[in-house]
Formats: sequence, C-alpha cells, structure tokens
Amino acid sequence: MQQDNRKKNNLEMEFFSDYGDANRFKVQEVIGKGSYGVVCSAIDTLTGEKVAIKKIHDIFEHISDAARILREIKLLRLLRHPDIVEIKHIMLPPSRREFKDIYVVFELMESDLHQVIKANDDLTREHYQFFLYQLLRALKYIHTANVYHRDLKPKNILANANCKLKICDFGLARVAFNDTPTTIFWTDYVATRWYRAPELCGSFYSKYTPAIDIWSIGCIFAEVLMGKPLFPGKNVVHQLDLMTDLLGTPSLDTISRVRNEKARRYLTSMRKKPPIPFAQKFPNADPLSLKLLERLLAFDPKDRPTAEEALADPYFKGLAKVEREPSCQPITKMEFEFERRKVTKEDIRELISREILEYHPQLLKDHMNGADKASFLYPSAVDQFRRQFAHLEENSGKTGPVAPLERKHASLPRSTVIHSTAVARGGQPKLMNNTNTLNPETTQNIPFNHATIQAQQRNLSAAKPSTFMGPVAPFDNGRISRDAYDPRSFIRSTNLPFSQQSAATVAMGKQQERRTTMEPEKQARQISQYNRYAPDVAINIDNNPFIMARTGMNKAENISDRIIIDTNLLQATAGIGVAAAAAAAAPGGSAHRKVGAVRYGMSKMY
Ligand SMILES: Nc1ncnc2c1ncn2[C@@H]1O[C@H](COP(=O)(O)OP(=O)(O)OP(=O)(O)O)[C@@H](O)[C@H]1O
Repeated sequence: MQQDNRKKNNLEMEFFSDYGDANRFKVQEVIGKGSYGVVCSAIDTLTGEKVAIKKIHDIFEHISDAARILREIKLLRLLRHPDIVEIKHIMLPPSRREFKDIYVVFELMESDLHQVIKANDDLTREHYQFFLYQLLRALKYIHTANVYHRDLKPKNILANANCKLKICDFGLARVAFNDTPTTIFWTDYVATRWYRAPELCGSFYSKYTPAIDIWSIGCIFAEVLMGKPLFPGKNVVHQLDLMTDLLGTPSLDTISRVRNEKARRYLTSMRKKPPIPFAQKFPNADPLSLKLLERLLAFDPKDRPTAEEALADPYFKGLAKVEREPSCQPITKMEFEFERRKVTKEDIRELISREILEYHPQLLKDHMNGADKASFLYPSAVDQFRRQFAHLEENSGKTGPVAPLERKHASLPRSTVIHSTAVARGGQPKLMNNTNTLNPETTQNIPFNHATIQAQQRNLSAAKPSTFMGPVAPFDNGRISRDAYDPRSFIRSTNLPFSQQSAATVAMGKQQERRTTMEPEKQARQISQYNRYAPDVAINIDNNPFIMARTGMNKAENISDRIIIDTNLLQATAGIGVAAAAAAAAPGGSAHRKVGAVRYGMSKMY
C-alpha cells in the first residue's frame, strides 16, 4: 500500500515537473525596479540560460493595471522579433482564481539605452548607425502588426554589451483596428513627455498614426548623438517651444491640417522662429544621419517616413537589407477583444490565466479539452519565489546592491572592426581610417576576442570604471535566420566578460538613482490611479494644454473632472502634488515619466 502511494507520488512529481517550475529557476539578485514590480536575475537550470524574472505584484488591485499587464504579456507573446525583448516563460500561479502576483521570465539584458548614453561618451558612428537601424527594424515589425508602442524612450530600450538593443515595456501600446474609432484608444495617452510627438502635446488631431513612434525614435537618436535629451520639456507648452526652437514654427500648410481649432490658433499665434540647421545643432554627426534625423523629426506627422521607408534611407546603405527586416502579420481583433468591451477584473484574470497557459503546453491542452478544473491547485513555484524575492528585496536595501557577475550596466564596446571611427560626443571622428559600417554580413565573421577584451577591461576599468571596452562587432549580426519570427533561431553572440569593479560602481549608481526616483513614481501611480476612474471622454478641446496653461489652476484643481494637466510646475504652484512637482524638477529622474502626464480621460472599457 505504502509502495503504491510512493509510486503514485513519483508519477505525480514527474507529471507536474513538466509545468511545476519549482526548481527550474535559481534566483540570484535584484537587478531592477519599476513601478510595477521588482526584477531579479536568475539562472534557468533547464537551459543554463541567464534570465530576468519580473515579479508584478498585486496585479488586480486596479483593473487598468491588470489590463496593462495583460496587454503587455499578450503583445510580447505575439511580437516575436530579435529586436523586441522576449518573454521566455510565465510561472504558473498556484490557483487560477486567486492569484495576485505573477512572475514573468524574460531573456536577461545587461543594461538599457539610458544607461548606455549616460556612461559612454565615445560611441562611434557605427554605434549610432547600428542603434538606429535596430530600432527602426523593430518598429517596422511592430507597426506592420498594427501596434503602436506609444512610450518609446531610452529606458524602454534594453541593451547588451554587444550593441544589441531590444524594445521592451509594451504596457502603453495599442493595437489599431481599422473599424475601431481610434480616438478612444488615444485618449489615455500618458507617454513620457520628452519623447512625445508635437501632435500629442497639443491634441492636434482626433486620430494618431504610427508616426508618433517615429518621432520618439528621432528624439532617442538625437539623444544618442548628443548624450543628453533633445527636448527636455517641463510641460507641454515648453515641450512645443523646444521643438519649434529647433524646427522652426510649423508652416501655414501644416497648421491648416491641425484639426483642433484651439491648437491651430495657438500655433498661429506663436512667435515666428526659423529652423536651426541640424548641422549646427549636431556639428559632428554624419551628414547622412542628420538628413534622416530631420525626416524623423518632421513637425508634421505626414512628413515623417514610415519605419520601412526610413530603413531604405541612404544612411543605411550597406547595412539595411529587406530580408533582414521582417514584417509581422497584423494582430487579429480577437486577441484584443478585451480592449473593446466592458470587462471585469474576473474577465481579465481569466485572460491572464489563459496567457500564462501559453507557456504551459500540457495544461493548455487540458484547458482546451475542458479537462482542467478551475479550483485545482497547481503545483507552483510561486510560493518559493515569493520568499526568495522578499529576501532579496530586503537585503538589497540593507547591504546595497551586489554586483551581478554577468551584468554590465552602462557599458558598450568600441569597435574592433579594424579601426573604428570613434567620434567624441559632439566631436570630430577620432580616427577615420575605416568607414566600415556595422554590416551584419561583414561583421559576422569577425572573431570575438575574449582575452583581449578582458585585458582591455582590466586596464581601463580602473581609470574609468563605468566605461566598457570591447568590440561592436560580435553582435549577433542582426541576422534573422530561417524563421524570422522565432527569436530562438536568432544567432546570438557570446556575452562579454564582466568587470566586477565597474559593474559594482555602476550598479550602485543605478540603484541609488532608483531609490531616489521611487517616490515620484509612486506619486505618479497614485495620481494616475485617481484619474483612472474618470469618465470616458474622447479628446476634448477644453482639456487642451494650451487652455490649461492660460486658465491657471482652477481647472487643474478639478482633477476629478477628466484630466490631470501636463504641467508639474502648475501643480507645484498651486500646492497640489508637491511631490509631483519635485519629481518634475528632478533631472533625469522619473519625473518626466508619468507624473503630470496628459490624461484626457479613460478608454471605454473602464
Ligand atoms: N529583461 C531584462 N533584463 C535585464 N534587466 C531588465 C529586464 N527587464 C527589466 N529590467 C530592469 O528592470 C527595470 C524595471 O523593469 P520594467 O521597466 O520592465 O518595470 P516596470 O515596472 O514596467 O517599469 P515602469 O515603471 O517603467 O513601467 C528596468 O529599468 C530594467 O533596468
């Protein structure tokens, strides 16, 4: 009898281990924090790969948060591309009906573009070109799927030391369906102001186009070239001022196309400004890159190229190849039905569970066959994870961050493609004896010289701890192998070695920066949660930022009335949201993220 029981237990273990996850991931340390959760590095003992596990807690506290998470995990499942971060797995919660947290396993990246820009003042022209190429290639794929990212910024672009960039954070993304009035979709626009297109700063139109993402990519590229944000506006009016300082006031023709009458009037009444030549603003950049940048930053969205057109720009001659730049099948309406209906928390919970099952094939099969029981308690690793995360979070606060062995925040290699064209930021190329571009085809055979790089790192990291030395070349060649849609078949390069000292220093800085920015983030979240219950409206010209700026605080105080205005400074003056104002003042912090973002109202489902 006892033997029978043991046999049964073993069988169960075997069966469950398929999706029980329990010992599969060994969590290592906290590597990031966002407003939705904590991210830890871990080892996937099944594959030996390093992964990043994001714990998203209390996902059902607010339905809009839950919808955001559903949207993100769904999109990342559907958008499979080497330049988009990949979800590898989602842990099975113990109960389908009652779970609160989810653990999402991503491929591990080493840094993000924000850190890279901050720490590398000696990027080369090849880096610039290659960065932009990858971003546009990802965008082509995303846009052909009919998805708009809507929150592109350096922090949402993960980076590896081998120059690989991957777009992440699809929480604000939307799928555009032809038969759906997009107006509703765009009313809850909260994307980061500094990267926001002019038409979004002034609700020029009732419908937006993928050109909003192209604008953001233009801002990001300019930031890469300059080493600092191009348009760091303090509020939307200031944002538009900065744009027109560089681009000049828009032409009458452009203004005449603006549908919002008040915005039109505002633009017409602006002091006339001539455009500043880009060659003057970016004196040392490759003229071809500036020509493309000017196109990306066209004030009128109709003048901006599509991602596909931008990839065909002469700037990418020798690098771009259509076969390496796949499109995506448009996402079907069915997948995003929940965006178009009134849904309850329970509906979203069910949909998230369904998404999780996509990573647990056997259970998915059972589910499809109706064989699973909703009340069934899955053998889940989540309890164990909860304890591990809690322990790490506690300790990372007390003892400071522990340098992850393989993480290289803020480091990027220099080109070893013969002699690189190192361009001091804002300076002339240091060496011009090589005009090699980071051609995925020519670089694929360049040997990856581990030993040399390690030696270089040791020597140089002592002098300049946050700068990474090494080649651009061993990028995975931008090559999309047989199945362009399967990132697993994408050829990956070896990760570069890691300098303990530099990583510790940089990680510390990063951690500190996060600590100081968490409060404003929380504040932002509170404000947006408050606003979440606002009634549904389409873009309302009375909520136009220009009007807000003029009418002062009476309207701003009336927060429950549909909007939070986009001026942290106004909030500060009026004494409402002092923390938000402090956030606005914090340079380079999260202030520009969500605090004070325009929220014209809620989309229909809420
Ligand atoms: N795949 C990954 N590899 C390495 N680090 C990562 C990965 N994903 C996220 N991180 C780190 O964790 C941090 C927080 O993650 P993320 O931005 O996804 O959280 P979030 O809660 O959605 O953030 P936000 O507050 O911007 O919405 C990031 O800034 C990044 O440094």
